[in-house]
Amino acid sequence: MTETIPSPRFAALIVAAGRGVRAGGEVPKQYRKLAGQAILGRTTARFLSHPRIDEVLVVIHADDAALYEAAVGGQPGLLPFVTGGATRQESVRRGLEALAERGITHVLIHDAVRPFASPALIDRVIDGLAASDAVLAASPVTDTLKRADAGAIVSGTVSRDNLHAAETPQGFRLDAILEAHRRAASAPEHFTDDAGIAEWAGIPVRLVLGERSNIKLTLPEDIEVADTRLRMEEQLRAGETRVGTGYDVHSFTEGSSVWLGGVEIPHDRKLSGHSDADVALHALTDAVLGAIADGDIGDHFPPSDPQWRGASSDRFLAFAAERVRARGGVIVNLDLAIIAEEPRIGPHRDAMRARIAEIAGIGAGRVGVKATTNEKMGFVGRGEGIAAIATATIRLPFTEEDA
Ligand SMILES: Nc1ccn([C@@H]2O[C@H](COP(=O)(O)OP(=O)(O)OP(=O)(O)O)[C@@H](O)[C@H]2O)c(=O)n1
Ligand SMILES: C[C@](O)(CO)[C@H](O)COP(=O)(O)O
Repeated sequence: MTETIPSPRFAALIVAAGRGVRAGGEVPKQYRKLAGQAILGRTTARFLSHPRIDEVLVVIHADDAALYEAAVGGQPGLLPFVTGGATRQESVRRGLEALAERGITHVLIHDAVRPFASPALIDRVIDGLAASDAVLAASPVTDTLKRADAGAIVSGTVSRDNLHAAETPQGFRLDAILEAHRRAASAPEHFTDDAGIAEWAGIPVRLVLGERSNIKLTLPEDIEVADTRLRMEEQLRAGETRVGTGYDVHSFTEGSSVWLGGVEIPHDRKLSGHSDADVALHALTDAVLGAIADGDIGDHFPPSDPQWRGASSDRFLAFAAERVRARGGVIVNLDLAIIAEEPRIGPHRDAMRARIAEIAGIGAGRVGVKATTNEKMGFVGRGEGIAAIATATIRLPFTEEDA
């Protein structure tokens, strides 16, 4: 009769029964929050959401039931918790015993206080189990290692050749590691990780590449750095604020009106230059394009192209605003300063704000228009032309391309 091989079923066993003495704090470190979410909750979420993990079991300290509920209460799919022991080794063994009758073939043992293990790392450990009964995620040691005596005097340099820093998850065939743990429980040795128990039991342990970011949060500064890292990542995911500036100037020529901010203002001259020479809309267009690092008005609408001769500048600003929307962004505000001795801008300011808002597709409350003279100085002061300076603030989703 042929033996039927059970299809693999993977459990994650997350040990969270430690006291976190080295990290200090009012509650054990696995219940402290990183960017608003408990470390343990972050870790369980990683395994619960992994498509190849069938069951997730957490081992906690007998005093921590309320903390545990607060940390993972909203996460469905966890097995009922198991209480741990005085050492990590004992906590793991109790967890393994609880998994023994659940039809699990393989277990990934993981520290609750390693909340950054990536899905790819979990995959590497699971893949390694196809060829081995024990798989250890580890990173090659990159620092020079020193041995020192109690008085902090270095007594030697330790070669780092072939040295690897052990991480978790560590993956095992469940029956093999359970058996090894049961035997190790009565051995005089104390083991700080489960690969160590496998080695002691004669089970060959295969290395897979760990992740340097998969840090074990051990000391207070580890928790601070992790908190800052997650807060920054969350801010980036929520989007980032960009600012762009634009400047333009056009000279006067013969005519009877000027276009400024999309509004036609009667005047005894007109502005000459690209399109209808609306310096205000040109500066605003460059500000918006600048905020998304998308070139300038001349790149998209070359002045040498006859189709833009005399064209209304509305389309340039509308185009830039559309480029922002196409990237999932929004224009937060536009601010414009017109520098002109004449015509007077004040009477047209509200019309300009309304028109610019309409073209950009934002509320008029997000558009500022100001005007100043140049105090009779320079080309603007001599009445030879009009200049405009604009600023655009934009909110843009973060993309890896922008990193
Ligand atoms: N009796 C223990 C001791 C440790 N752990 C767990 O093992 C992991 C790694 O241990 P470590 O970083 O040493 O945690 P603590 O033992 O809590 O820390 P400390 O030694 O500073 O008290 C942690 O998720 C911890 O909760 C456990 O389940 N049971
Ligand atoms: C299992 C472990 O995370 C491997 O690096 C580590 O040994 C556990 O922490 P401890 O400080 O050694 O208990």
